[in-house]
Amino acid sequence: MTEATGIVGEFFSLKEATDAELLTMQCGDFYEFFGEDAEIVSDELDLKVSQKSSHGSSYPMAGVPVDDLTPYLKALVERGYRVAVADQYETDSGHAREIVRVVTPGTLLETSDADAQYLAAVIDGSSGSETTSADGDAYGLAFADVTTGRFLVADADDVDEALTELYRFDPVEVLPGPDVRTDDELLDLVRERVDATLTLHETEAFAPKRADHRVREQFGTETVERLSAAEPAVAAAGAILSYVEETGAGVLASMTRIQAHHGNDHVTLDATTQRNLELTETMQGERDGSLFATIDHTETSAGGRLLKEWLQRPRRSLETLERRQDSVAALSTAALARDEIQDTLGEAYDLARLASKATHGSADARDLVAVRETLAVLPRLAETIASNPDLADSPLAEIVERPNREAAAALRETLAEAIAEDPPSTVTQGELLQRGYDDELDEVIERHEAVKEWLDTLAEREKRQHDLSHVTVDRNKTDGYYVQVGKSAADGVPDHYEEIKTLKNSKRFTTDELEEKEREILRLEEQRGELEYELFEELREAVAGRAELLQDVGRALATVDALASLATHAAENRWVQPDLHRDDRFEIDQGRHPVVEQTTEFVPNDVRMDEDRGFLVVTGPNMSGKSTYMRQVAGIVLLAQIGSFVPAKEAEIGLVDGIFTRVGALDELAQGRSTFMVEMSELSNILHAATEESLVILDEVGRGTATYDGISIAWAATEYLHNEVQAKTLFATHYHELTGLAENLPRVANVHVAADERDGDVTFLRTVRDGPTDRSYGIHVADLAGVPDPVVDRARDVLERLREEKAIEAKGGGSTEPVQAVFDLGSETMRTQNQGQDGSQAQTPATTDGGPAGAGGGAESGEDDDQAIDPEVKAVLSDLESIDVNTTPPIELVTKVQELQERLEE
Ligand SMILES: Nc1ncnc2c1ncn2[C@@H]1O[C@H](COP(=O)(O)OP(=O)(O)OP(=O)(O)O)[C@@H](O)[C@H]1O
Repeated sequence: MTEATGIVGEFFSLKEATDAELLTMQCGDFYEFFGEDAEIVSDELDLKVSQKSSHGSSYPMAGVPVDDLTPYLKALVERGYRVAVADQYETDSGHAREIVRVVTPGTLLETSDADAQYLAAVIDGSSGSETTSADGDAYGLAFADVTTGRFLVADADDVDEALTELYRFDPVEVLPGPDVRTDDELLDLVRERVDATLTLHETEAFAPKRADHRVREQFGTETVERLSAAEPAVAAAGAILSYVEETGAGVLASMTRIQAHHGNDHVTLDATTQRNLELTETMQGERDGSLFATIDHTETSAGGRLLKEWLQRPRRSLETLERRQDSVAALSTAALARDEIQDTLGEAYDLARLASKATHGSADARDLVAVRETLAVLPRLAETIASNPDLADSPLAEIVERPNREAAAALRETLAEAIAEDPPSTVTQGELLQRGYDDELDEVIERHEAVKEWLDTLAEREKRQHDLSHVTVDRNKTDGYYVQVGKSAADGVPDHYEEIKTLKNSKRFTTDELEEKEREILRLEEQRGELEYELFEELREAVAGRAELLQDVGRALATVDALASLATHAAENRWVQPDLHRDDRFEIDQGRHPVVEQTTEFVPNDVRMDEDRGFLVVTGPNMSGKSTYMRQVAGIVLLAQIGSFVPAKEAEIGLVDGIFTRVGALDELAQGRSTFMVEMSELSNILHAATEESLVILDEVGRGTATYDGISIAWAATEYLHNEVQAKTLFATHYHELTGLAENLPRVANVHVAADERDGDVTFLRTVRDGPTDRSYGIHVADLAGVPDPVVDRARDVLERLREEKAIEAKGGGSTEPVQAVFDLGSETMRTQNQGQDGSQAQTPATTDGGPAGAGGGAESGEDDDQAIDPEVKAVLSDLESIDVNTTPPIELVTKVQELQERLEE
């Protein structure tokens, strides 16, 4: 790349050896970037670029002081760069450098962000490669958070499930396996759904045997066997371990435990639903206003992380949920004890993160003080819990007893004896450790303190002995230790004073004895610094060796914190403990929306769903509160399935295995998919993935296309959900025609959000009542929104006429006569009307539940018509006739109808 020699040459040859986008190389007290790297860094971080000449050429150079590297690295990594760091070391002939670390988004340790920071690997084991698993799990995933040592593996049956897991863990960096790498469609989806850097790690690291070996080496053979994770997931875990090792993050030792994340223990929440329910951020991408921000009252960042994890991974196990509920119930009544617990938790630091720092060797003495103080929190919590009868009887007691309390106390004791009360953040200059911790150190400290004492009292002694005034003793870099005497007294100094400097008002002297003491104190300072550092490192290693214990204690504290947070929210907002069961029943009395109730005078509403009433068609005017009502149901069920109390007067919740939602898509247009296409692919996902035990929320399905198609799709989807999937469903719609379904489908019931209309004024009551409504008040909303009066008035006229005709407009084809499709509510059939110029009408019956209902009339509409029909149109009609509506899946049906329509238009 260049003929540069010396430092610049060394830089470029290291750069060639790494696949990181940027390299920084230590040169003495600075880390330098050269060439293009210097320019990139200067653009990104506003660093000054200078020129470095080498071999007759000059190269851009930008640098940061060694001690300031961390924030720059962090900033670069957050902008998506992978940065190699080359450290300098001494050789016989001078200095050399080698790459010690590649800092990447997923291996950045220096994060101050409280959120989890997952590195993920995903493997497609279904494509007949070596990683194909025997039991058919198609995708394997692994997730590791190097900042806390958390490590999970997950199996996924198909690509959607794999994407759902990725979205759920929201990794910052993803390592796609060999087959995933060549799957452009999947990579695009990953890019679209997950805001992560994609890194191509060496293919061999994903090889099943090698990966399996690595995982066993790290976590032990028994653990791996107990995991019962499929091969692709283990391979993904192995790839992560290899990557963390290769990037030199040095935290492998903090990864002490591997856990299987079983999708079937968890409620399925696909990526769309997690977004639609605004779990951790609103549709606009803001944290405030999300469900998490609303219910989060945690004191510690680890507690916050855990609560968020609960929300993203609700559970299905009744036992787990009831245990959490019991703790929340106890904590919500024991208000004083809860306050005390939260105050105590306020003193805790992030133990899992501290453990990772210790393993990596980057923890300083203050970090070890934080470990000590946090370890002290556990017994205090245990005491508060034990002394309150309600809490003592709850599962909380077991949570705080679970970690090895003795080992924790012993480690705390060691740290208390070792680390100074208020140590500095630098670890090489002494004053880190307490007296009495180490005999040799005590001796050095004693000698050091003695010389310090001699120096501190020297000025007084000199004053007295030589009768001098204005004497001070000090040190600086150039003069070392000196005695400074005011000018007026400077002539009277004794002979053995040797002048070293004259200042404006004083003179500086030294003496043989002072020089001797100076040498001594420098020697002792160095000795003390080195000895303390050595002892400190031993201590840090001892802490690193107890990473698993620290993670256990950290987990216990986080769990208590998350439970106390749920209790606080429940107590402050009058939430109640839902009665959980495995039946097919929701019975919510005066439910409220958990987020909207915070900012609105909320009108509570009931929800009743059971075996005979599993599908609610929700109608009501625009703006009346249909979406809010349905999201409220989803929110309450979700909260119930994290073990939380819920916003209601009383609630019975039958556990669900998944929550699926389809609501208006706002943000996908930019990605080149039409709104309707997105709507249909979401619907398709739901129809495939939901089960009898799922909760499905559909908001306005079919709205993104022509009315006629829209109703047909909504109708067919309802039938399919009702008959085949049998999921508990809430379906909000403005197609009032759908309310007719209740008469034919036994589990469908109509509810509507009521509005009151008096003298043209509409009042939204926000009350949900049984039965359908047939009014939209859309024009009223248009009026409210400021649409000009002539438009609003004309719209009213048009509506009036449409109502009279009970007609729904449908598109006619090309040169043929305009066609109207009429939905006859009375007979529940669709009829098409061909309007001749003379106004005569040819009517064709077409059933809604099967027979052809296409535009343009049927083939049997009479000879005359037959002759008039264009052969192309005829072909379309015959294709239409050949479709078997009863056996064709809904989405295919829609696609076919669309295709036929397009052909007609042509
Ligand atoms: N039960 C309630 N109590 C108080 N305010 C409510 C209630 N339900 C809904 N709202 C408020 O009413 C407004 C409209 O609600 P929402 O968006 O749910 O209506 P919608 O019927 O789905 O409307 P559209 O059909 O136009 O999509 C929102 O601002 C919401 O906060």
